[in-house]
Order: sequence, then C-alpha cells, then structure tokens
Amino acid sequence: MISRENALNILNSTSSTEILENLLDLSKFDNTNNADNTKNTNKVITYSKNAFIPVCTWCRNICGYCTFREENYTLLTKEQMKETLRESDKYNCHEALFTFGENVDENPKIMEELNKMGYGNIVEYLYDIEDWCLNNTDLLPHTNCGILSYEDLKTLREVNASMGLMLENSSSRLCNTVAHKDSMGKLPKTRIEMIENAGKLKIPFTTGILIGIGETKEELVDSLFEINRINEKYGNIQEVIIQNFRAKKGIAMENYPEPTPLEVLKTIIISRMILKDISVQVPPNLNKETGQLLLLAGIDDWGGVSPVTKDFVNPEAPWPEIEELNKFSAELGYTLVERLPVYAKYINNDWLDERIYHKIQEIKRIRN
Ligand SMILES: O=c1nc2n(C[C@H](O)[C@H](O)[C@H](O)CO)c3cc(O)ccc3cc-2c(=O)[nH]1
Ligand SMILES: C[C@H]1O[C@@H](n2cnc3c(N)ncnc32)[C@H](O)[C@@H]1O
Ligand code: MET
Ligand code: SF4
Repeated sequence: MISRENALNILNSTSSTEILENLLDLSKFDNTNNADNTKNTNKVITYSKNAFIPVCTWCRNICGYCTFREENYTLLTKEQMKETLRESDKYNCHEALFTFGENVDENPKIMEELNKMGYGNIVEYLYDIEDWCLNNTDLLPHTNCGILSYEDLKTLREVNASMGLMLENSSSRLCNTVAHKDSMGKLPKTRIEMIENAGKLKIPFTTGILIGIGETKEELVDSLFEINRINEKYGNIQEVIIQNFRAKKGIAMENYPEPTPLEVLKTIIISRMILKDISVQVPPNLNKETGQLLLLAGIDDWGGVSPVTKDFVNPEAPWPEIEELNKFSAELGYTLVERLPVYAKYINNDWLDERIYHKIQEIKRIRN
C-alpha cells in the first residue's frame, strides 16, 4: 500500500513522465480480487449481466447530483418487476439489481400503498419480490437502496447474493455543501456503520466513491483509505466503484464541472495502490471514450451491464453492447468474462446463506 502523502502526490502530479512511471509501478500492486489471484496476470476483466429494477423513485434525501429521485414518484408493482425479471431471465442475466431511494416508506403515501398490498414496510415488499426472483428465475438479487438497519440487513441477507452502498465520500464537510446538504443519509458516519454491519453479518459488499462532487484531493484519498480500513477489518468489500459525476439538466449541480479524464485515470491508479484484494470497477457507460485507458490503469471490472433495462441513475448514458465491450477489452489483450453479483472468493457457506449458495450451484450446473 502507498502512503497518504504518495497518493496525494500522484493526484497532484502534472508531469507526464511521473504519471507514466506510476502506471508502470502498478505491476508491484498485484492486488486484484479473484479467488485464485490470477485475474490480473491472466488479463481478465469481468462484468455482470443484469436487470436494473428501480423499485421506487421517491427518496428521503435530495442529493445535489441526482436525477433518479422524483417527488412525483413511481412505486413499481410486483407484476411490473416480475415482467422485467422474466424478460431478463430469457437473456440469461444473472443479477437482479434493486436500486432505489432511501427509506421510501417514510413517505406516508408510499406506506399506505404498501399497506394496501399487504406489506408493513418496504423491506417486507423487497424481501417478497427477491424471494420470488430466486424461486422463479436464475437471477441473483443485489440490493442497493441506501441506509438499512442491522436487522434489515440480516433479513435481506437471506435473499441477496451481495449488497451495496456507495460511501460516496468519507468527509462530513460535504453535508454542508450543495451535494449532500439535504441528505441526512449521506452522513459518512451512518454509511460507514452500515458497511461495517454488513461486514459483521458476512455480506459480500459493493461500495464506492463518487468523484467530482466538490471533494478535495485529500478527502478523495481519505475515502479510499477508509474503505480499505473497513475491508482489512471485515474482509467484506468485494469491489469499489469509482463513479464519475455526470452533470445533467435540472439538478442543483447542473453547472458543476465533471471530473477530467486525467483526474479519473489518476484516481484509478491510486485506488489500485490503496485497495488491497478489492476489485476496482468503473461503469463503462459513464466512460465511453476513456474506458480503455482506465483498463490500462488497472480496473478489473465493468460492473453491471444490461441487455434489457437502462441505467436508471444515468438514463442518458446507454450501455455498450457486450460485443462492443468484448472488442474494447480484447484490443488491450483482456478477456471479457461474465461474473455473478457475488465474486468467486465469497461463494461459500461462510459468506452466503445456504439458499443462495445452493441457487448458485444450480445456476452453474445449467451454465456448464
Ligand atoms: O447501472 C448501474 N449500476 C450500479 N450498480 C450496480 C453494480 O454495477 C453491480 O450491481 C455490482 O457490481 C454487483 O454485481 C451499483 C451497485 C451498488 O452496490 C452501488 C452503486 C451502484 C451504482 C450503479 C449505477 O449507478 N448504475
Ligand atoms: C447509485 C449511485 O449513483 C451515483 N450517482 C447519482 N447521481 C449521479 C450522477 N449525476 N453522476 C454520476 N453518478 C451519480 C451515486 O454515487 C449513487 O450512490
Ligand atoms: N438511494 C440510494 C443511495 O444513494 C441508492 C442509489 S441512488 C438511486 O445510496
Ligand atoms: S442519489 Fe440516492 S440518496 Fe441521493 S437523492 Fe438520489 S436516490 Fe436519494
């Protein structure tokens, strides 16, 4: 691992020689997350074929960068979700990504709708559809819905292969800025507590940082060290998403500059140097022009890509075709390999509920 000071030097560097030297240095940090540790030497880059299910678009937070949240919300019916899941099953997708607003049942209108359908809260509703998903399709649920309590995480572990929550950034200063001032759920302390609870419960976990939301370089570096600290303690972080802020019409941060390609590249370099035994993921739809350079800088995962649904968080950014991603990766000698929402090294009874473990064996039997 490098020091905080070294990481900052890399982010601050304006020398092309120095940046290229750091790229070469990456071979010393062969720390990718793969059960047999051969992923990097074998030049493998993974992705997960998924279905994006935006369960509900209301949210108790109002983040300055978000277009997902709607006051005039939609709460998907179970039938609507089943239809997407059935369709995605036909395309051999193996991940059902349930991403939605935080604590949506704090909204009394939503609670009323849930009660009418026979549910006491949103977690009961989610559990029910994820249970259906496991019984009726070959998709494995991954939930990313914001803050959940220890008890809720424990319940949802029974029906999820992995779960996720972006740390976004570890600095509470951002809670006084346009990014997070109306988002109590983005308080780093609360987010860190949930990621640690997932660790205590042995839930394979996805987290990440959102770069370009007004953080300083120090805050960016500290966020990566914080994620690594949690993983050293619990070993539950399977991957870190380096998500680049995208400016869009209608958000409070509409006129904020997006991170430059070089900022993203340097962030990937230091991520590889700081994060030990953790995959580094970059969404290909947010890095269409520069994705290949990020592969050069050591990313080893493209994240979820869907042949059926759009990215509801970034709906203006279409997914590349898997064939295109394949060509894109092959040009640098990388083989594109599909993975499940849970990484290989966590596929055992210690990290997965018995039912999920069995389902994965079943899926593997069908595929092989
Ligand atoms: O399509 C998307 N998928 C997103 N994903 C999906 C992700 O790429 C995959 O679900 C994971 O790699 C698990 O396979 C997230 C998952 C998380 O746990 C946390 C945050 C994200 C963010 C996004 C996102 O903005 N868009
Ligand atoms: C699902 C994840 O998507 C990210 N997210 C939300 N809005 C944007 C945006 N404008 N650009 C890039 N990423 C965004 C946040 O990090 C959230 O946690
Ligand atoms: N609302 C959750 C969060 O920001 C899930 C992703 S954004 C739609 O953590
Ligand atoms: S990013 Fe997530 S928490 Fe923030 S407003 Fe959007 S849905 Fe809510």
